Amino acid sequence: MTTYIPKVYAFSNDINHISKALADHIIKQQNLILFDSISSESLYAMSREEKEEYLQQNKYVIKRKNSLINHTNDINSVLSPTTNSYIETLNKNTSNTSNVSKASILEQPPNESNNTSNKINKLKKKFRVGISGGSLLDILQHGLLPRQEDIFWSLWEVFLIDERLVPFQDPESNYGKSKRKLFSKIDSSQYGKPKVYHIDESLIYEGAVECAENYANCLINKFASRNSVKWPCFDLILLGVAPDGHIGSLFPNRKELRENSKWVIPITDSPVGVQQRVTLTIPVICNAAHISFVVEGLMKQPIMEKIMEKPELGLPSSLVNEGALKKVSWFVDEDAIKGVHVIKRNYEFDQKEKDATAE
Ligand SMILES: O=C1O[C@H](COP(=O)(O)O)[C@@H](O)[C@H](O)[C@H]1O
Repeated sequence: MTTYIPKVYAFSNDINHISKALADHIIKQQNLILFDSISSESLYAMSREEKEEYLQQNKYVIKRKNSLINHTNDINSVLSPTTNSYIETLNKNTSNTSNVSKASILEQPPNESNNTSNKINKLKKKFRVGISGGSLLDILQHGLLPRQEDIFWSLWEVFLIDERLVPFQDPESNYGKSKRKLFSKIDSSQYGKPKVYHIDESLIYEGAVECAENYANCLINKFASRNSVKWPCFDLILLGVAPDGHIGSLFPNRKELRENSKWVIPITDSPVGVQQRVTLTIPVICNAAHISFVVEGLMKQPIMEKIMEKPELGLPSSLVNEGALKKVSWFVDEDAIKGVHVIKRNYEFDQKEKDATAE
């Protein structure tokens, strides 16, 4: 057992506060992936149109790079004239532009074809997020919908972390709720549409084993079609914690917590609610680049006390705290951590949000 203390951001009990911070955190992670060669200062100075132009030019480079492989290593001949002028303009207009270079857009001369598919894959940027169901979806609705100007939905691939085997229109369905609360409310004509992956509804009467196998194949297609990888790597995973301590559909003190080869597993005898479920496993969660737990309400205080003060109990979220260490952060409200011995941090907003709050 490690002695690493999890990062806990605490907020007042007003849902708007935790939602706003979580949305800011998600957008920061999105920007790290989509605009990895642009400093946050430069990004802050760019309009949405300029960001879209940058993203489109990245795509253009992918196509050209693909077709020019083994023919040339002249970066200028691979970049479009508009890409060149765009970077020049950016270099003139922003103070910290050393990060935005042709080399960072085209990462390697194309004739260095060792592991080429890897590089192409890397340039095809998508922001891959795993979300659980439950109360998290209310927070996402509150936080993300007002921030759509900063979100590039069409580059998001969202995967449900777990699902209960009920039709999607059933109030118990996690995908159904995510659609009602969030995805159907996106202004897609202006901001694009995410691709959302979930279990195959037509298989729910076949049972959890079939659904899990099918969903695992869906993940393998997305994460491992070009290279074989042991575990998928999400850019961000967002999880709620139930009062009994379950995360996704991984319940405390059960053998499923020790699963160490499968990406997706069936649950056929859930101790609460819908019995048949499908869930991602602990190693998949721990392999994400960032994992954030979101917990609010007095009802969750007893479980938060156990998670934070008794990691030796091996609750599912404690296994993630331990397995993913610094990659984990907690977004909690005051009620959920009332009297819990934990170091509370203030969340540091991105510049844009800071300015908006100051106005
Ligand atoms: O059963 C489930 O519960 C957890 C926790 O839900 P919450 O409403 O207490 O936050 C949820 O994260 C999971 O996706 C769901 O299937």
